[in-house]
Amino acid sequence: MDDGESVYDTVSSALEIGYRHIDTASTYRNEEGVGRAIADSGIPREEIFVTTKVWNDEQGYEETLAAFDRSLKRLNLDYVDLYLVHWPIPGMYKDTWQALEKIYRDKRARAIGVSNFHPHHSDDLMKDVTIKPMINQIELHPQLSQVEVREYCKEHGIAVEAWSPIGKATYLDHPVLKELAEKYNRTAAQIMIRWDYQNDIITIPKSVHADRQKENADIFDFELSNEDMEKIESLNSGNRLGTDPDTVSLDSF
Ligand SMILES: NC(=O)C1=CN([C@@H]2O[C@H](COP(=O)(O)OP(=O)(O)OC[C@H]3O[C@@H](n4cnc5c(N)ncnc54)[C@H](OP(=O)(O)O)[C@@H]3O)[C@@H](O)[C@H]2O)C=CC1
Ligand SMILES: O=C(O)C(=O)[C@@H](O)[C@H](O)C(=O)CO
Repeated sequence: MDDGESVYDTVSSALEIGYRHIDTASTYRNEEGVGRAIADSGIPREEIFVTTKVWNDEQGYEETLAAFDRSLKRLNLDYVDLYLVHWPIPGMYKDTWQALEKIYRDKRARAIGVSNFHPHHSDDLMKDVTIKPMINQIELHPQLSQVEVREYCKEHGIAVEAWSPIGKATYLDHPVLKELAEKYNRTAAQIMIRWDYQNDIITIPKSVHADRQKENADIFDFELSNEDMEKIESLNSGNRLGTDPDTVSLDSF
């Protein structure tokens, strides 16, 4: 979603509904609108959790420090809550990480992490770090349940965050999700988001519609049984909707 009124209105409505975590990125070109919506919301800064990310062509030590300054300026903030390396660009993510460590030590990011890192990327990165990644934001939804990355992160004390948590709404009519939606008197989107919540996965569903924003946040008053959690887990088919991190290079996207 580009900058301008659409992102301003979307973030304003989410904040009004009760959302307190906003996920943006330098490459989304909407940090200014996000910042304006936060400023105009009247909500104390410390109650809102803002994530942004360094884009691929901004990676490298000095480049990342400069990119972070630009992001903060666009957001009109003096710190972010979480700063992420957006993709593991070969040959660059280690220098990038050194910049994130500095930003963290300078208290300009309250937490630092990675995105789209397979376990082998994290292993490689962690050979040379002082501060290890606190979070890994990955594509994760019932058809791409990312068992291996989740196990790796658990073992290393890294929180897991799901992007495209409702599979970009491409399989809301899946029979198993429909059956569970009927059983719990919820929607398929709510079933998927609740599945994340019960798995301790941080989740960031996106909608530009206030009614869907409300729907997606309304998942705290029901509980999926263990059997149904497993039923959802069994939908894993490796259906990747985005790019495989192993194929990404500086020229991707
Ligand atoms: N780190 C990374 O590399 C990536 C991070 N992300 C982050 O993850 C966020 C979410 O991922 P995204 O790819 O948008 O996918 P989502 O799984 O959140 O799906 C978003 C899509 O679902 C629709 N939708 C949302 N809620 C409902 C609902 N209740 N019923 C029906 N349709 C619904 C939205 O349409 P509408 O808006 O019209 O309601 C939109 O088309 C992004 O906004 C971004 O911040 C995303 C991709 C990569
Ligand atoms: O949305 C993201 O966070 C991504 O990393 C990609 O979807 C990326 O922005 C892209 O596909 C650009 O064309």
